Amino acid sequence: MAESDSVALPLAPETYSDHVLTLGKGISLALGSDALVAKDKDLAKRNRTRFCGVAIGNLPTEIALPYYNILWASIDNDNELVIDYTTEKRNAKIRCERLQYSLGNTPIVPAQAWIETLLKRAYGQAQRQRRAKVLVNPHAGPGGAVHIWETDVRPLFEAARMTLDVVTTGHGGQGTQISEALDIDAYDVLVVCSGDGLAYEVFNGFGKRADARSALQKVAIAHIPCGSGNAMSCNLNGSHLPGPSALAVIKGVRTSIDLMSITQGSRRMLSFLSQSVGIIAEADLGTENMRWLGAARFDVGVAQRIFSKKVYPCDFAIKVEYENKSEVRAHYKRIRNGEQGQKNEGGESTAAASLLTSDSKPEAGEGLPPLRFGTINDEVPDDWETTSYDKLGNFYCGNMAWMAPNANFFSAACINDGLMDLVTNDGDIPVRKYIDLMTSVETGKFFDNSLVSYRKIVAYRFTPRNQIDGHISIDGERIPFEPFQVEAGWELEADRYQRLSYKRF
Ligand SMILES: Nc1ncnc2c1ncn2[C@@H]1O[C@H](COP(=O)(O)OP(=O)(O)OP(=O)(O)O)[C@@H](O)[C@H]1O
Repeated sequence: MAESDSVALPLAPETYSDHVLTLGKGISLALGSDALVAKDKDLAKRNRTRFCGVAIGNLPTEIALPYYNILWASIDNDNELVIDYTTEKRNAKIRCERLQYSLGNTPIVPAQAWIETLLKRAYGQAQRQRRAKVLVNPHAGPGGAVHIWETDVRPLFEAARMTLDVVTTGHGGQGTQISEALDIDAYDVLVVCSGDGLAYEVFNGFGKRADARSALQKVAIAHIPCGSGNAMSCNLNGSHLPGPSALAVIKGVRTSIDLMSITQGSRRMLSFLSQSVGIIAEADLGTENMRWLGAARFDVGVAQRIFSKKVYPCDFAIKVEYENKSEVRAHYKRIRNGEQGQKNEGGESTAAASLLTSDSKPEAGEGLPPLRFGTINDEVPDDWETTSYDKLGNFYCGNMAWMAPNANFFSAACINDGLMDLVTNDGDIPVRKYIDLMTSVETGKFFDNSLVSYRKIVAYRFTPRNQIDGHISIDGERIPFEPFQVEAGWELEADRYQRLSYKRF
């Protein structure tokens, strides 16, 4: 039996059941397996399939509203049942709609029980009515973030009865300041309406706090895509579009992700997405003057570097976990299938947990955990593999699969397996092959390309050589062109709302 077991039902069974609310005038609302089924001729008529404005097909008697699209339901002061839900319009725009019915003689108690059942199905494990701090960067991407927030996102959040505290950022660095000082008991989620750069600021703001670990575990960080690449949203919302992403943030279930720890000079930073040196870093950071092109600036930047055959001499040292593609593929499949053996009882990857000593495990509530491999200023550990490259073309390390909607660079990435995926390729590849290599990112064949080296690693140190200046990108943000060291921070987890998981192999 369903949730209304304990509720006295004064009406005849045909008027009210656990799953059907009968509202008079031939209208009834039934809780189906995946959707709310509304038997309402007028509503069905309004939602009839149309072609060039002309209604086609038989006149339906009912319509189904998927639970995922139901935002809220309640009884208002006029004894009306109100159900807010979303529909998808052209161009993947998501818009709010409302059903409104007088309850008439339907008693309030069973109607409320029915609403509770509806909301349980609509939200599942997702938290309802989240309290959100929202940061909107008016200069993100091509510059439409404020409009996106007001028209595509805010109406959905309000219809889901979220509590909103909105700040339009006025300068760079404000994301860090706000998250560093945030009252973490007052919010469930911090929503970033920007590109990935503002999310990077927010992670690092949390990382600076004395209670960094609590902050990162307590307040989820969510992304509404308003930049050019929007990798975070592609990976965690399953969309690079604002409307579907807003719905994913409302309906998503909290998911832990690994954060990577970086040291450079005397600084320690957090990275949630990727680090790159070479063609990808330059295609991103070296094309700021082409911002007006939107996401196309990356493609232009890559093409420019392929034709100039640019190489990036460097040394790097790596602590490798899985050396070749077949090992990587096997690991990915094990994680995907949820096989035991990869994760220990605490849900930690055994690869990462083996690096942990009980002395180094921090208590929840502390600041960032200590680094396991020291900093860039320490000796490279003996068991790291060291390599010198004269003609490196691309050094790209990541923790999530998609770096942009059309760029699945890290096909084997698992967001909380305690490992980082490292992709490298030479820079002196013939132009034709290099173009094929880069376009294979879009067709999903990048991983299998023989020119690509793909490893899963625990930590690395990167040292540029014979170059006066260049680009190093951390989550799309520039850091000085100096040696840096990174370790997979399996202990550093931030909660996000994730809707989809991808099958990549
Ligand atoms: N009002 C503002 N004026 C200037 N810079 C800002 C402002 N608000 C935020 N920023 C800065 O803008 C930078 C860019 O942010 P973000 O990456 O989120 O957008 P984007 O660069 O447009 O996106 P993408 O990297 O996808 O192109 C961040 O580093 C942030 O500090």
